[in-house]
Amino acid sequence: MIRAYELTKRYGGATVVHGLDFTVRPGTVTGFLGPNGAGKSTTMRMLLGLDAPTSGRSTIGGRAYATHPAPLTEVGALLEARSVHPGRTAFHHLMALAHTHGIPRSRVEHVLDLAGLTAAAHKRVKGFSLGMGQRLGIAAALLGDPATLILDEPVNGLDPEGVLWIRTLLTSLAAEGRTVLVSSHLMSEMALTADHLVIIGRGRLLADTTVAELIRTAGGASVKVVTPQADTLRTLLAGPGVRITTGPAGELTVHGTDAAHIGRTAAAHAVPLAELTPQTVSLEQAFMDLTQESVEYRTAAPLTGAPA
Ligand SMILES: Nc1ncnc2c1ncn2[C@@H]1O[C@H](COP(=O)(O)OP(=O)(O)OP(=O)(O)O)[C@@H](O)[C@H]1O
Repeated sequence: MIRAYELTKRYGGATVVHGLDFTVRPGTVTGFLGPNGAGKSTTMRMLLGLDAPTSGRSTIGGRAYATHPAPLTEVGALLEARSVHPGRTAFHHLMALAHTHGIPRSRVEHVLDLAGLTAAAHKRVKGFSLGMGQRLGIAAALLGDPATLILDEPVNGLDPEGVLWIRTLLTSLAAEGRTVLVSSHLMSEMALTADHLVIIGRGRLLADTTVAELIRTAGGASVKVVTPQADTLRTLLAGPGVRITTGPAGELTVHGTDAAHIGRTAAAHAVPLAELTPQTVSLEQAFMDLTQESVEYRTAAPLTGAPA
């Protein structure tokens, strides 16, 4: 379990992490989400004892990271900056790490295999692509078979096969009961990988929730119905908990019931349907709504209309 207690980091006059309080539980993948510059890397660095908080504290497995006697076997971490000697091979890089913790060569070979790097194990790291570097970083994080993993943007630079690999890997590591915290600025990626989300913007906690709950609070699922008898269907569907909005050309958006019920009701009363489409709110939209006040680097709105 990872706990952050009122974590705060100030650089000069700027507070980049602001009283962050959250818990990351074992057995699920927790996505740490926020726009560029939100403070994700800074928070992760504080969790790992690489940056000292201005105030607040954090624990991993009940104690501060720095007090773990053999940190590699407790916490595996991948941070954005690469810290591999470019002249070393992948194998030698991992062996050097393994030596510091008495980890056997067989484990090095195992993690190289897990990361799909066996064929490249004896190539120098300076010749690695961004994706191969990420794979090596993940192999290093897994080296000590840790109970907790903290990975900063692990899909960065990975090709589609690599993205799928990391998703499957993280899910299976969590299923083994490990605590997995993984950062991203992409909601679409996290929606596929994480069960739980800790969302921050400008260093502040915006949401600590599940993917399913985020969909619900963002407006929940609805059903789009198109019928030439919109008024009739509207009356037939009205009931407790059902909310219906009317659009143009016989379009209804129905909240609070499902497509099967609407279809049955329409059929029972011979109301013809031109369309019956279940809709889920776009998580991307929910994320943008949540973080719109806290986006650090905003793209200018597209120009519309004819040039002056
Ligand atoms: N060493 C530092 N000195 C001064 N400011 C810093 C330092 N490190 C980070 N910052 C600032 O803190 C803020 C948060 O940065 P951080 O890298 O933690 O964000 P992030 O959420 O990881 O962003 P990204 O998704 O772009 O990686 C940024 O405004 C950044 O400029």
